[in-house]
Amino acid sequence: MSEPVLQVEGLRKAFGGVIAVDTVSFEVAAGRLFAIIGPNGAGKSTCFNMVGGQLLPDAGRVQLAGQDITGLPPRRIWRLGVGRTFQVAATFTAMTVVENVQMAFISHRRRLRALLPTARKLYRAEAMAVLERVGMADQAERQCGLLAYGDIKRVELAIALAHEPRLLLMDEPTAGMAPKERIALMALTADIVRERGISVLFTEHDMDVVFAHADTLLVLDRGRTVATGTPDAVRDNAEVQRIYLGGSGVEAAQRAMEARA
Ligand SMILES: Nc1ncnc2c1ncn2[C@@H]1O[C@H](COP(=O)(O)OP(=O)(O)OP(=O)(O)O)[C@@H](O)[C@H]1O
Repeated sequence: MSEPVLQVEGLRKAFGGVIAVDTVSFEVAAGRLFAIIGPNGAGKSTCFNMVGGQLLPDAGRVQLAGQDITGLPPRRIWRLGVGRTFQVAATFTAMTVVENVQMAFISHRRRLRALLPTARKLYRAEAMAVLERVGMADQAERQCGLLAYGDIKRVELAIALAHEPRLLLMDEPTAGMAPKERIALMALTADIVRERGISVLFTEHDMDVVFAHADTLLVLDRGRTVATGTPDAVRDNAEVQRIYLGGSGVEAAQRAMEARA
């Protein structure tokens, strides 16, 4: 088997007396979608932030394609090929859609010192190609600040792709969206990352989204690993059902599995 893109070993983080993440280990294979789920306060964001470099672990190790990135600053980790999208979409609202994506290409390819008049043309074709892929080419000349929320999320995905990541961290990518839009955005994301061989680590509260698209799940509860495995295995795990999913969650998982079959 090929080397995992992301390898997390014995990660631990406490805030005062609260152990937010308690000796958690997992691996994300190339081109796979890996979801971290769990109830509120389970430690999902803390885990995520230790992988992305926003938080320093108390113990444990994070490796990207075999390279130790534990404790590196977020910018270094980003430079090594870890992209990130956030719960609150982050675009330059005064710039157009295509300019936002061009900026991402310029920054990724280290052309920030390019003279402004030429910057307008730089990577325009590449930016348009990415916008085409996320279904936003027809809105390329609109100001980002005027877009509908679901469209901003697609621009954010285009920006993340412009950085040509090997691993994409997505923190509740569908937060704030209507259920139908959520499924569509995650289906689009899954198609694109699979065709490009990008690995995805995501956190998500919507079980329909998780069970329809994750290849592997890690279930956390109060910082501890409750279960890890395929959606089938996790759905059937008695402790997961008891601790996390509850009745309605199991039904949602069942529906999502049936829809995928
Ligand atoms: N900066 C912090 N200072 C103190 N406690 C924190 C901090 N960040 C997280 N915690 C605590 O650590 C635990 C895990 O929090 P975390 O945000 O990682 O959970 P989560 O699974 O992402 O929750 P949610 O689904 O609500 O976002 C919680 O008990 C939380 O209160």
